Formats: sequence, structure tokens, C-alpha cells
Amino acid sequence: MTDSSLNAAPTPPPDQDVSHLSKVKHIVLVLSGKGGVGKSTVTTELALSLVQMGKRVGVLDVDLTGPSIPKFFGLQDHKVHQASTGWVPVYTNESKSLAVMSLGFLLQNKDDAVIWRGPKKTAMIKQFLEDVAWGELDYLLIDTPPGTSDEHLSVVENLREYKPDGAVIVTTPQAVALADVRKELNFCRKVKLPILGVVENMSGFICPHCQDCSDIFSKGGGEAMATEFGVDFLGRVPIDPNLSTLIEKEGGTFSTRFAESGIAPMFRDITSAVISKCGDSA
Ligand SMILES: Nc1ncnc2c1ncn2[C@@H]1O[C@H](COP(=O)(O)OP(=O)(O)OP(=O)(O)O)[C@@H](O)[C@H]1O
Ligand code: SF4
Repeated sequence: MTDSSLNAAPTPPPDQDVSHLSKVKHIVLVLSGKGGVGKSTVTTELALSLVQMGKRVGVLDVDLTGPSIPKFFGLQDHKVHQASTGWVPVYTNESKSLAVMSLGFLLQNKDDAVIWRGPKKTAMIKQFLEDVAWGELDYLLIDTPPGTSDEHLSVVENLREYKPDGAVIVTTPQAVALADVRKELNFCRKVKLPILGVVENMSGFICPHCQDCSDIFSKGGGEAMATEFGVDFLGRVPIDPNLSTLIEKEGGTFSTRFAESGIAPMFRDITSAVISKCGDSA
């Protein structure tokens, strides 16, 4: 992508003396070893559950090559604005307690591809971490690209002084996803990022007719891996065949759409577990 396909990114003021992140109580990264396992879905559901528990939440999408968070929140046509304090994130319609920032808001065309070399990505991530005027937040959830790339390293390095609470690792039960997630767990250990726990997504299938949950693929791999690594297992989330339809559905708010999904109830427990791992209470 060329710079011209970005909307004129507002330049935050250079004299900002207090870091925006110093007003954030808890920082949680959402990681996965492999693409398409449901990292953005987990980030969105966690954000929603946290807001329902009365928390002020920010969601930062640093997946520069495939920013899907705007779509998940139904905010595709939104743009970020500049204030004297920095970039103003996009607030979801219904509640000012949920703010979202993504490269997707800076693209002129949502189908534009971002093809940047490492240093440019690193610079953009640094700016995203430092210059978004979140205000007071209880939780900042950071949705990362799949794998363990330059982006991950730059997120971790730039966050070091703010002591992130840790990472939620998302996997599916299949061995191929698990092999990649092993690398992700080892990455966290190497960079000394605490692991809050593992979520096994797409574990079983909710029947659209009877709402029963059947195990069409293997299940339990995420939990076994968590045990092997001595980290917490946060919970299992089945495939809900209605989820994509709900995300694409016009009208309503994103929270009512996600609340209708069969996986929303599982996230109450997962979110409570994350909160407690962060030393917070619901
Ligand atoms: N539990 C689930 N039930 C049904 N569909 C799901 C579930 N989890 C994820 N999906 C769907 O799978 C697709 C991939 O999910 P998502 O975008 O969250 O993955 P991801 O790991 O963030 O992908 P990437 O980082 O590669 O963009 C999406 O269309 C999403 O709606
Ligand atoms: S679980 Fe299978 S058999 Fe039972 S209602 Fe659903 S589709 Fe039909």
C-alpha cells in the first residue's frame, strides 16, 4: 500500500506530557499462533463482556495486514479524528465505554492491502500505542496479527514500561493450530509476557436446530496443551453457525448482535477468569 491510500493520518501533538497508556489499568494482548482461529472474535466477545460488567474498555487492532476489528464492531465506515490530545478512537454507538482503534479506520478503501516492510509497521504500531487518546480505561485489549512477527516484538517492547497483565492465547483444537500455538507460548516466555491462559475456540458445534453442542472435530487439545505448559485453561467456545450471519447483519448494535450469538454465554466465564487473572474483580 502506498501512503496515499491512507487517509491523512492526523499528527498528534509532540508536547503530550502524560502517556495515554498510563491511564489504562489493565493491558491484555490477544494472540494466536495461526490465522483464522478466532482471535478477533475472542477480542470482540471479551470486550463486550467486560463492558457488560461495567468496565471501560479500549480495543486496539494492530493486525496491520488484515484489520478485521472495524467489521466485527460494525464500524467499517468510521474514521478517526484528531484532538489536541491525540487520535480520538471510534466509540461504539451505544456506549462511550467502548472505544476502538484500528488501521482499518485510516484506510481510504477498506479493501486496500497494506504491504509494508518491518520498520514502517513498527513505527505505526508505536504510534498506535502512544498516541491514541483513550482517556481512563479499565482494560485495553490488543488484537495482534497471527504468529510471532516483528509486530509482536514491537508491541511487547513498547508496552514494557506499562507492565501488560499478559496474553490470552487463542487456538482451535486441531493439532496443526496447536503446533503453532506452542510457538506462541514459547514466544511469551522468551519475551517475559505473562500468559493469562488459553481459549479453545471452534471446539464443538452448536446445532442451529436443537442448540445442542456436538463434537464434530476433536476437542480438548487446547486444554491438554495448557496443562502441558502449566498455564490456565480459560474455556472452550463452540462453533456457532449463526455468528457470521449476525456479524454481517444490518441494523441493531454490535452488542445486541453478538449477544444473540450462541457463544456469548461462554464468554462470561472466560471474561471472569481473565479479570481474576488480572487481579481485578467483576
Ligand atoms: N466460535 C465461532 N463460531 C463461528 N464462527 C467463528 C467462531 N470463531 C470465529 N469464527 C469465524 O471464523 C472467522 C475467523 O475468525 P477471526 O477473524 O476471529 O479469526 P482471527 O484469528 O482473528 O483471524 P486473522 O487474525 O487471521 O484475521 C470469522 O469469519 C469468524 O466469524
Ligand atoms: S444435532 Fe444433528 S440431529 Fe440433532 S437436531 Fe441438530 S442437526 Fe439434527
